[in-house]
Amino acid sequence: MTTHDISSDLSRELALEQAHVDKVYERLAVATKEAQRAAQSGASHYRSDRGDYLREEDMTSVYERDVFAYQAAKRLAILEAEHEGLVFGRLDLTDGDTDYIGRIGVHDDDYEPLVIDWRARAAEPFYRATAADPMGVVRRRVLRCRDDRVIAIEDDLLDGESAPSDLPVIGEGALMAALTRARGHRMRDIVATIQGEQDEAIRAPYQGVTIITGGPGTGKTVVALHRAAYLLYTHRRRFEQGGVLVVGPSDVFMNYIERVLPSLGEDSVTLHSVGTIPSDVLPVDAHRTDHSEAAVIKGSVRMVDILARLIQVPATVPVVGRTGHQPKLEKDLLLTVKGNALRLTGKTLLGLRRQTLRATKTNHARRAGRDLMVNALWDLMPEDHDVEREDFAGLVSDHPAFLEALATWWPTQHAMMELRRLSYPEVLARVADGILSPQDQRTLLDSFAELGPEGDEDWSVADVALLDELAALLGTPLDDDNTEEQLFLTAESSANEIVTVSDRLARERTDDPYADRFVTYAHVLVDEAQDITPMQWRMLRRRGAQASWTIVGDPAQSSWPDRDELAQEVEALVGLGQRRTFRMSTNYRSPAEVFDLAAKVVARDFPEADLPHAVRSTGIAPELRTVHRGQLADALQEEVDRLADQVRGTIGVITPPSRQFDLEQMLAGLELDRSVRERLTCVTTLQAKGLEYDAVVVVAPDEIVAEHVGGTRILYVALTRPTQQLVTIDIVPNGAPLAPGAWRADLDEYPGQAAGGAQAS
Ligand SMILES: Nc1ncnc2c1ncn2[C@@H]1O[C@H](COP(=O)(O)OP(=O)(O)OP(=O)(O)O)[C@@H](O)[C@H]1O
Repeated sequence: MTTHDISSDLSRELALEQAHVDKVYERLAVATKEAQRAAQSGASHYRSDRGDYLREEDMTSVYERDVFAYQAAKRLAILEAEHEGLVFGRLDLTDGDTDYIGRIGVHDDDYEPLVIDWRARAAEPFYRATAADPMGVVRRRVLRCRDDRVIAIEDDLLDGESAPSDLPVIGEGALMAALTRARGHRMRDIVATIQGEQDEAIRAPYQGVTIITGGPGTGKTVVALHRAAYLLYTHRRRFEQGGVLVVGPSDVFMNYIERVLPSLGEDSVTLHSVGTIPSDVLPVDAHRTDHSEAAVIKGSVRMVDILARLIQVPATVPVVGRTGHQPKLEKDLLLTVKGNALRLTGKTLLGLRRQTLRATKTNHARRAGRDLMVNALWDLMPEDHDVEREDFAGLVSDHPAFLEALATWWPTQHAMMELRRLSYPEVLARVADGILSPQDQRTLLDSFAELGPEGDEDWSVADVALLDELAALLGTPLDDDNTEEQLFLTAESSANEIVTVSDRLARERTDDPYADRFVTYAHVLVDEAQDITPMQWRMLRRRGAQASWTIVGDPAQSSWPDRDELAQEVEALVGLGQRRTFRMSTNYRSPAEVFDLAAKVVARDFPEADLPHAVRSTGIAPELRTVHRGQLADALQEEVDRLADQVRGTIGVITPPSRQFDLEQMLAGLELDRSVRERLTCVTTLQAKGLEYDAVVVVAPDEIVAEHVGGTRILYVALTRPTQQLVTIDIVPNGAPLAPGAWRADLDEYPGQAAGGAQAS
């Protein structure tokens, strides 16, 4: 075929596809108008006479309004969302039919599909068909659009035998085109190029636990997000009402992924970084990370016993440890009832408290404790008294001494105040005795020293799982003024708010003051699950007691040393329920040259690492530099200048935590154009988890290994972030010989994969 033939083929095909896309947008404009009309009439259908808040009696009317306006509003939101590439695929079938695939389904006036939603069963062959099993597809076509213009076409011929002889086949593959595109600061959806093994995980049944594993860059995150969109499409009632929670490691990560679901037309999913999960029961929102030794201790399941001991005795009462320490008992309760002097000793009161706590959560024990105290005092009355039993409770329970004893022995305990008590060496020593070594206790105390002033604590991400555990152990305070739920409505109720109200009413409202307030979800999707500590798993399970789960992770990228404890937690979660595992085998992110180096590094210390096959090769080997300390700024200037020229997208500088501040200063001092600065980010490896940059500079790899208990596995995370180019910079003291870092020792002896995308051995 001549050049002319190819280009005329292409322009003819582009024009053909453009005609169909135009038809879709016309139909969409009509549908948007219809939805606008329906949403407006829905909103006027119900108006609250209260305007500011909503209580139970309003629920029915709100529900009606919801039902009426919800569908229209939702549809409108979907239609109005920016849908770059609304139509992205076309299937030419053996029977001569043609199907178009897109982000949402669109019908014409006769209800004939103009576009099939990518999640519909009819769209499955678009992702699953191969030359070996064409599933009735002759040609698969991917359309690339900018706004509403078709700008490129990529074809795969799947069934040459059934294809008409004049069927044009254009382009060299949509996947490669997508993978080589420059990366921005937000993750993009992959709806046009989902691969077969990914599609299987996306469309797996919702029940039980679905585990998605695989090495770095295999699409685990993006696949899991498409799965969330698929579940909402296929079981909308169940999951929109029940809620879907997506959990990731950090805020940076949540910002990175936040556009994916809306671009797929889904905005009813709750996204939380792991430090913000307990915001449903506690006013906490943690972003600070502890040093990794402290985080490991705080994440360990050993903390459960420590916290249980901690709350056994309120702050005003000496802590009873297992050391045989004799508690100094609070003073006796002395009061006079109708001339009869009654005395309950501190020892008796302690006994009553223990008896109550055996059956009741601490914050719910007060009522039972009060009754026991009244009974005990009644038993002390002399035989010849003239007080009726039913009057007795009234006589004692308003007595100041009785009220003081009640407040002393049954104070309302708050999770935050309780955890703060652990920062006192004498308290920690008593409750952690026999559970944590003295060294571990010192590590914990050091980390609590960073909490800041009492009452205004800067809780860490690891702390919030402890706070959540305490909230569960203590129970909701009964005297809390907030026991009655009030849901605030803004005067101008927007479409989104309508959904929120019904969701919140359904999921949060409770009439039982004893019930826990944890917001629960019907599906919980946990990303970077290898880093979820046992304590964090417990926190998550409180949100998903009845949920189905998608768990995504790669043990080779774990931040923790004790992976057995972690495995046990996941086992506990799965229990006897259904479980299915999908392994992603292809690395779509890093070129083979970069991944080869990273794979060797991890295989040396962690031979069982699951090494994927890198699908791309750039021909550019990583640059491994060694510089004297005093030359670091110059080296960074050189590398950032060079990389900014060679890649079009983002540049990430990955630093050990101890250097982050200095390095940020150093980068701020570089001479860079504003446009380059906007592409440049400086992050620690933990912050870079799950993220990617076109070019990556890893600073001081040996220090990254040394500063994390995950060691080499954390360096592996850093080395696998680039989509194009990798530079490492080892730093040696000024004047010392320029020897490469220890992390580079013996790499030749370890398996990686040959540059060019060969399968890892
Ligand atoms: N089928 C696909 N088509 C286009 N791009 C893809 C495809 N699958 C994955 N990618 C891209 O590969 C990159 C890596 O994906 P993702 O971040 O989901 O991998 P991951 O397995 O979660 O990685 P890590 O374990 O390192 O966090 C992303 O840029 C993603 O968009």
